[in-house]
Amino acid sequence: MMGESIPMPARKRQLVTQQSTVWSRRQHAVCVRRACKRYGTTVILDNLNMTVPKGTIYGLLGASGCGKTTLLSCIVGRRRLNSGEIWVLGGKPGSKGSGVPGPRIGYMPQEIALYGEFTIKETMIYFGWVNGMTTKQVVEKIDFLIQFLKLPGPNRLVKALSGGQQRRVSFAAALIHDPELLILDEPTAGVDPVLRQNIWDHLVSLTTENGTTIIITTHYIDETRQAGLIGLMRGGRFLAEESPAFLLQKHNCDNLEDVFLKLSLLQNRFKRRRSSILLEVTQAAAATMPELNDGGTVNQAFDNSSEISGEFGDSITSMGSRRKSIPVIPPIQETVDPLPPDEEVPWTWKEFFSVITPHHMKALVWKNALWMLRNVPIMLFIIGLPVAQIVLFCLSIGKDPVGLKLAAVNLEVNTSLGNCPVIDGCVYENFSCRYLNHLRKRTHIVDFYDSSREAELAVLKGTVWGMMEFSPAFSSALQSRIELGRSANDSDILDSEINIRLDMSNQHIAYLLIRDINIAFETFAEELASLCEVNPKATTIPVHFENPVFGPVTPNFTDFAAPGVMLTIIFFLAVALTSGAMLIERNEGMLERGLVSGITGVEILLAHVITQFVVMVGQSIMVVMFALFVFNITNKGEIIWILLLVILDGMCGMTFGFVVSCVTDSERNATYLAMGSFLPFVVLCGIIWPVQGMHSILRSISYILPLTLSTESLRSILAKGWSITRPAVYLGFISISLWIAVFLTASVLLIKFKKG
Ligand SMILES: Nc1ncnc2c1ncn2[C@@H]1O[C@H](COP(=O)(O)OP(=O)(O)OP(=O)(O)O)[C@@H](O)[C@H]1O
Repeated sequence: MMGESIPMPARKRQLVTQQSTVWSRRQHAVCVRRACKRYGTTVILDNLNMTVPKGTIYGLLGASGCGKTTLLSCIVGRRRLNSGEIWVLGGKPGSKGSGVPGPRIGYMPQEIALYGEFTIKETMIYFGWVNGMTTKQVVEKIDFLIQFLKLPGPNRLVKALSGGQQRRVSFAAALIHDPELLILDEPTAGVDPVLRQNIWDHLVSLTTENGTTIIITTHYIDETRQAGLIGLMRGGRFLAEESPAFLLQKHNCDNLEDVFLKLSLLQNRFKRRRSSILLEVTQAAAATMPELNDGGTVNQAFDNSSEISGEFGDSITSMGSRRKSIPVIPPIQETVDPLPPDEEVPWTWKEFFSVITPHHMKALVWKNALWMLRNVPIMLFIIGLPVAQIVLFCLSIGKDPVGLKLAAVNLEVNTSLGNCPVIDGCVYENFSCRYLNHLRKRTHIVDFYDSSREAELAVLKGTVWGMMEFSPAFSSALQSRIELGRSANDSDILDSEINIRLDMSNQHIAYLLIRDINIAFETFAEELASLCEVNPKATTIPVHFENPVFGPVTPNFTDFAAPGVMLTIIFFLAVALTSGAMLIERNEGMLERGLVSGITGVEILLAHVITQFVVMVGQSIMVVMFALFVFNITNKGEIIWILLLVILDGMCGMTFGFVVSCVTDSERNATYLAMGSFLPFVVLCGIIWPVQGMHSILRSISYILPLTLSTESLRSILAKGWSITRPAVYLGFISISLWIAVFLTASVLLIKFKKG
C-alpha cells in the first residue's frame, strides 16, 4: 500500500475518482478519515486514515509513543481530534444515539484501571452492572473467564494479584458483556506465550462466532499474524493497512517485524527524497516561475499528490484480510449516500440530566461504598479528623492567657524578701500590696524588683510582659486623692498613680493585661470602700454596664471563632475527600474506563455526592456535638438549623472539591489548589477577624464568598439564638446554597467540555 508501488499519476487518479461516502464509512466498525491530533505543537496523528471492517481483528502496531493509545482514545470518544472524522459502529463517537461511548464497546486501557481493594468477582460485577448485565448473568460469565484466563479464585483481591494477572482481570472486564467492538490496548503484555496463544484463539473465535470486531495494540508484532488486518503506524500515519499474509508476501519477508522495518526505512528514504526534490523544485521554480515562489504551495501540491493515506481504506469492504491486491479496486456503492452526515447535536441541560441511568447509578454507588468499606482505616481517619480538629481548636484557641508575669517596683514597702503584706480592714496603709493582691487573683504573676532599671531590663529581656511602679507615698497620696477630690494637690495626684510600661508587641496579651490591671483596681477600690463603709459605686467611673443583650458578660474569642472554624473544618475536609476520591478514580484509570462504558460525568458526580454525603453528615454531627456538648461553645439556637447549615457547608465543600478535581490533573495540584484557597477563605470570610475591620474593597468581596454569610448566620444562631426567619440567618443559607449550585454547574460543565 506504500506510495512507491503505485505510479504517481495512478495515485492521483485514484484520489480523484474515489469519492468516499458517509454510507460506506458507516458500514465499517471503525472508520477514521484524515485524522489530525496535536498535543501543543507536537503532531501525533497526521492526516491518518484507518478502516476496520466489521468482524475483523485489527492489529494496531507501531513503536512506543507513536500515538496508538491516542488514536484509540479518539475512537472511544474520550479525546477529540483537531480535525478529521471518526465513525464507530455507524455513528460518530459521542453523538446522539451512536451508543459510543457505551456498552457496545469493551475497552481495556493500557493501565490496569481496576480497584486493588476489590476482588475479581466484585470487579466483574461492577463492570457487568455498568454495562447493564444482571448479577446472575455476570456470575455465569465469571467462571468461564476465570478458567479461560487462568485466574486465581474469584474472591482474590486484585491488589494481591501479579501484574500479569491484573492485566488479565482488566481484559476480562472488557469482555464480560460481549461487546460488538473490543478495543484492547496491549492485552497480552506480561502474559506467557501459551496463554497469549489462548487469548488470540479466543479473540478469533469471538470474531467468527459472534461477529465481534477487535482492535488490538501490541508490542509483540508477530502475534498479529492471526489478525485479519494490521495497521503499521509510524510518524502519525499508517505505513500500511493490510492483511498480515499479504504484507509478508508483498515484501517478501518471513516475519512482520521485518516488514515493519522495511516499510520504516522506505518511509525515511521517501521523506529524504521528498525534501531534496522539494528543495530542487522550489529553487528551480523560484528562478523561472514567479507564481511558485511560495514554497508552501509547492509543498502542498506535492503533499497532496503523494497522499497515500488520502482516502485509502474506503475500498476495504468486509474482510481486509482477504484482499489479494493493492487497493486499486474501485470503491463500492460510491454514489449511494442515503444517510446524511451527523449534525452537531445542540447541547441541552434537559438532555444532559436525562442521561442518568439506574444501572449506572447502582454500580457507581455500590463501587464507592465498597471502596469506603475496604478502606476502613482511611475512612476512620477521615471521619475522626474533623473531631480531632475541633477538639484541638477548643482546647487551644480563645481562652484568656494565664500566668503572665509582671514586674513590680514597690517603693512603698520593702519587698526585697518577696513580701508585700496586706493589712486587713479599713487601714490606709500598704495599698500597693492590697492592689497587687487583686491583680494576682486575675491569675497573673507579680515579681518584685528593687529598681525601675532592673524591672525595665526584665521587660527588655522578655522575662516579664510589663513593669509597674508604686511611689513611696502611694497609700497616703491615694487617700488624699480620694478624700480631697478636686482639692488634692499635684504631688498627691502624681504619687497616687501607678506607673506602668507594657510590652505591647503582642496585642492580645497587652489588651488582656490592660483590662486586668483596670479590673484589679476597680475590685481593690470597691473592697476598700466597703471595708470603710463607703458606697463602692462612688469609687468607680460613672459608667455602668448592665447585663449584655446577647453573649456572656466577658466575651471570649472561642465563641467568636467557633462558628467559622466549624464551617471551615467541614468545608475543607469535604474538598479533600471529594477531590481525592475523584482524582484517585481518574488517575487509576477507572474514570476513563467508566466513561467509555457510557457512564456520564453527571452520574459519577451524583454517585460521589450520595456516598460522600453519608460521610460528611457523620462528620458534621460529630463536629457540632463535640463543640456544643463537650466544649460547651455558647449556643442559644436550635440544633436543627445548626446541623442543616453545617451540612450545607459540607455539600458546598464537596462541590468545590469536584471543581478542584476537574481543573487539576494530579493529587499534588489539587492539594496546591485546596491549600492555596484555604488561607484566603479563612482571612476573607470573617472567621478570625470581623469583616468590618477589612479594607472596604475586600469587605465587598468577602460578602460574596461562600463562608462569610454562612459564618455570620451560624454565629447569629449560636450566640443570639436567632431562627431562620431572621435575615442574618437565612442569608447564610441562601448564600451557601447558591454556591453549591455554582460549583455543581461548573463541575458538570467542566466534565462535559474538558476532553483531551
Ligand atoms: N496528554 C498528553 N499531553 C501531551 N502529550 C501526550 C499526551 N498523551 C500522550 N502524549 C504524547 O503523545 C505521544 C503518543 O502517545 P501514545 O500514548 O498515544 O503512544 P503509544 O503509541 O500508545 O505508546 P505506547 O506503545 O508506549 O503505549 C507520546 O509522545 C506521548 O508522550
